[in-house]
Amino acid sequence: MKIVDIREKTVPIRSEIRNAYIDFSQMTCSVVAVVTDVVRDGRPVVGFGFNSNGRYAQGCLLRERFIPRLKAADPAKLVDGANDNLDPFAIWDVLMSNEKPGGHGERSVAVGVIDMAVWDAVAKIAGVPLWRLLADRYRGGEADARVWVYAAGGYYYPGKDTTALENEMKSYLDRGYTDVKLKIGGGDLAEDMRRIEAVIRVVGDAGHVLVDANGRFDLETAIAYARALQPLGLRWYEEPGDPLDYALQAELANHYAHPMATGENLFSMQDARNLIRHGGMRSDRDILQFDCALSYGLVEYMRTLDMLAENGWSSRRVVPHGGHQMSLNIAAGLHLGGNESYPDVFRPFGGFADDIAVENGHVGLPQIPGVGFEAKGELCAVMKELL
Ligand SMILES: O=C([O-])CC(=O)C(=O)O
Ligand SMILES: [Mg+2]
Repeated sequence: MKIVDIREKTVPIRSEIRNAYIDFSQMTCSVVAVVTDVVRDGRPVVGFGFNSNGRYAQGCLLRERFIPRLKAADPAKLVDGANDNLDPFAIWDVLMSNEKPGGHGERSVAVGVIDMAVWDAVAKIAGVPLWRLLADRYRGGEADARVWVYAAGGYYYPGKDTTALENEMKSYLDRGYTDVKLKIGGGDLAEDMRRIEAVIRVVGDAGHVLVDANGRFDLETAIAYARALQPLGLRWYEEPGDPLDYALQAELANHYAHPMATGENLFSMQDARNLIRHGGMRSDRDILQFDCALSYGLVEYMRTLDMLAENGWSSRRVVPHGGHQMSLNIAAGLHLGGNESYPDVFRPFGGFADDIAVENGHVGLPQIPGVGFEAKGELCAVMKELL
């Protein structure tokens, strides 16, 4: 068995939304197809992958470095003999050959896109959903039947007032979500408190409301927000400061007793380990949001999960960023704590299979082989353009 072609393209996922740090008016995404010579149901197996929002498409790195490297590799070295399938770990080693450690930059995104496509192909070749394959191979066969998901939105948008924010949050509750996230840090503290309080009134319980500052605050501002948020008892306070400012994160733990979340902009096991070593994150309440589609893929994610276990962290404290089906599979198959969901933004890459409804804040998993892209029509149409 071998990979016979790898194709990529850049597609827009732009919109007028804004968080505290960036707007998404120019946002793009790489989509990759890994074509194999394995035939299932009369057709060659093709694995698909894409990157998460927040980092731009990686066409240049894919075309110049990573795809040629994989195409040049001896096909026999990319096969997992024991499982009669492609070997994502061997493929990862080829992708990362002649790459120095550190400085993870954007290459982790390019590798993550290919890794997603490889795992999709592996599960399709095995004829099972990816969550099932992961549970069988790595968790003694036990998968979660349902995964907690929360609705991420509450972006700043031109002309959007509090009523529009309230209506947005109501619509998430109407669609079965129990927990909702809104952006903060794009205005001042007083304005954000009004927005947060409006959302709490809609949801009825601050324990189901999450806020995300997207790394905007310096320590003084992060503490000022912490003091104002503390009496509310929110579900979590996300990415208060720069993602690499571990000292800020650690100091903030002295000022905020409720859960904090961060990690979506840490792109390697080593960066995640630095957060655990130096960021003061509390394993009894805080949440880690590493996103495989930005951080070298699932092969690296498993190293991160192993690192967390060695440091006494339960995988249930991991709730990935990105709202995509790959992380949903990982959540169910490797026993994470849940997954983000973007009901209205980043389409068609955000969101789950078409026929899977959110019920009481949880979703089930698609039963088709692979990640489940073929069960999501709008996304599948974009992917099939590569063929
Ligand atoms: O607005 C963004 O960049 C996305 C984000 O932080 C999240 O989903 O948590
Ligand atoms: Mg975030």
